[in-house]
Amino acid sequence: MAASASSRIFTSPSPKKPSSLSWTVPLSSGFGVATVALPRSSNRQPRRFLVFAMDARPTVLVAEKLGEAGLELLKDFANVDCSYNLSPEELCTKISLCDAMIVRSGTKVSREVFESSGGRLKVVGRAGVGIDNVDLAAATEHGCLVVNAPTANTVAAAEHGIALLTAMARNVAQADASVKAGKWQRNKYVGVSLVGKTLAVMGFGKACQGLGMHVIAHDPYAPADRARAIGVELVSFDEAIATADFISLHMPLTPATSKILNDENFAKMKKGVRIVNVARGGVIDEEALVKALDAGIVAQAALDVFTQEPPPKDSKLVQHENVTVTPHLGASTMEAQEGVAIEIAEAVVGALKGELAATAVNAPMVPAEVLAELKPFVVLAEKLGRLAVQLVAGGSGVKSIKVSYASARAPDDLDTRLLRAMITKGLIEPISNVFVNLVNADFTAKQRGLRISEERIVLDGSPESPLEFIQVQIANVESRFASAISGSGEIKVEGRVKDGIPHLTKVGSFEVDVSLEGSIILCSQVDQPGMIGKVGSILGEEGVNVSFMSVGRIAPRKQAVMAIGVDDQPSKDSLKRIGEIPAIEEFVFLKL
Ligand SMILES: NC(=O)c1ccc[n+]([C@@H]2O[C@H](COP(=O)([O-])OP(=O)(O)OC[C@H]3O[C@@H](n4cnc5c(N)ncnc54)[C@H](O)[C@@H]3O)[C@@H](O)[C@H]2O)c1
Ligand SMILES: O=C(O)[C@H](O)COP(=O)(O)O
Repeated sequence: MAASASSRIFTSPSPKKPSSLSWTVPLSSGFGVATVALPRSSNRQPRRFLVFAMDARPTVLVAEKLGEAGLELLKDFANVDCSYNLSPEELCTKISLCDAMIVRSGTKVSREVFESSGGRLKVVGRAGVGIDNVDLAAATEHGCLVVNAPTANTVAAAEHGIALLTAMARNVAQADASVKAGKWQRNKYVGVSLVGKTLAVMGFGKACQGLGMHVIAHDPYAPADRARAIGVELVSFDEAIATADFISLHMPLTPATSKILNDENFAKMKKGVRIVNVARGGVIDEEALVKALDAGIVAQAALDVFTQEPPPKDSKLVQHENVTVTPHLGASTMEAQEGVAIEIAEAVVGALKGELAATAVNAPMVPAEVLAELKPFVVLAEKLGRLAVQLVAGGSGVKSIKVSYASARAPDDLDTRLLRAMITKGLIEPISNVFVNLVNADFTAKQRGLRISEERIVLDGSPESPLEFIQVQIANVESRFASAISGSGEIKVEGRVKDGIPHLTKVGSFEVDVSLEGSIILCSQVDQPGMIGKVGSILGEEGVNVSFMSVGRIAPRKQAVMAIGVDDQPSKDSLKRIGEIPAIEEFVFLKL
């Protein structure tokens, strides 16, 4: 048996309970679950039930124009509120009534929007590629999934880039305006040819297409073999800007690409370079571009995107005679808009149903086949987390948790992010009023100062099942049930999946076997006859159904732990009577 360990340090958002009906996605079993939040003053636990059991439909705010086919898909599942051109204040007011929102690039989904949602907003869908208008950190902190539509407008954007490139080279827009103004200036609008020129594509993603030119590309993250396969040479940033006759920008706006074309970099370019930007305005320092145009370093620019959209009317850049502009039209073809509408509607509806999104931007993407296999272990993981934390004595601050996954699979063959998120959910939800899901699990753990380390226990044997067992250990705490402390001093629970059903198989050093359904009573006593009967008859008198019973002992007539699964919660009186059975040294009732 070999083991390797890695630890991640995590820390809590100020707990916020939704003030009304809210959706929690994605959840343990992959089902969508609705969480009915009680008023803040209530001490009762929120109740959860399957989406499909609900008569209330979720509400989706469509904040920018979306293709009809996408709207139809949404309407089959949700109440759809199409409200365009909302002011930031109007958006913040409306959002508390919405479970999901769909935007394009024209809506800022700021931290205030997530804060104003009161926890109800669970999915933001971006009907397009760029998610720079969505505050991803705030979305994650509020447990809100962000999905985009990364493929459907790619061709449209590439086509627009080519349109701008050729139109710029041949002064189409300027010449058009001149003819319409009654002039005939054939000498003024002599263009440049593209043939034989070098085009530098900055950002070798989906939008990059060749034009029969000598194409070089710069992309720090693109695989060189993919570029080579289509005859494109990947070069450094400096080489790209220094050798290009045309530079076409296709990278996302990130802290690293913000104003990447600036005074310093314009100075490195070939005099007379021409620039096309269908990516994001913010990747160019627009003041520097005006200077470079005036100085003749940049002969022409064709811009579809701007730092501020729409740009100010008196923008020197827009008004520059060597600049061709379009109003962010890259994705605006009939076909692309129908495509993104369907892509984003499917992603948003899927996320509201609790399916894991293939285009999630701020949560792990788990392929459907992996999810199907892991499903019972996902339930096991959450329940082990719930059990472990309820075994901690009040006043012991939980800080350090070790999770061990025992599997015969190769370490790379088991993605534990989903399991870790569900253990975190199980650990945190019983002791707080924070709702934890796959999106915010790591963040929430980090905020609460939980250190969760993960360890793989590599087993010999058949790797048919993804996991043999999961162990959760909490170190440096006292337990309400001393027998749950293992030989090495941690609270320890271990579970396995049997016939698709999660079972608790170890508590401290004691082997037990009880299915993790309903609730559990753990009793510790010196092994002796009649104990199961005594506890069983107290529960039976009250009509509490016992689903499972199991005794784990060190040796006959020595210390033992009895685990009893019950379908319903016994009354306080019954629990008191169990505690009064003379042979029982300690007992604990644990809710699953
Ligand atoms: N004008 C429009 O209407 C329109 C339409 C679609 C896409 N876009 C924008 O175009 C851009 C590209 O879209 P895409 O679909 O090709 O995205 P993509 O994610 O497929 O490609 C982006 C590429 O940029 C690369 N990149 C990241 N940082 C870089 C850096 N510092 N230097 C160079 N390359 C870097 C990435 O590795 C990736 O390969 C995005 O900004 C997107 O928002 C605009
Ligand atoms: O990133 C994108 O997908 C494009 O910029 C398109 O933006 P739009 O949906 O606002 O046209």
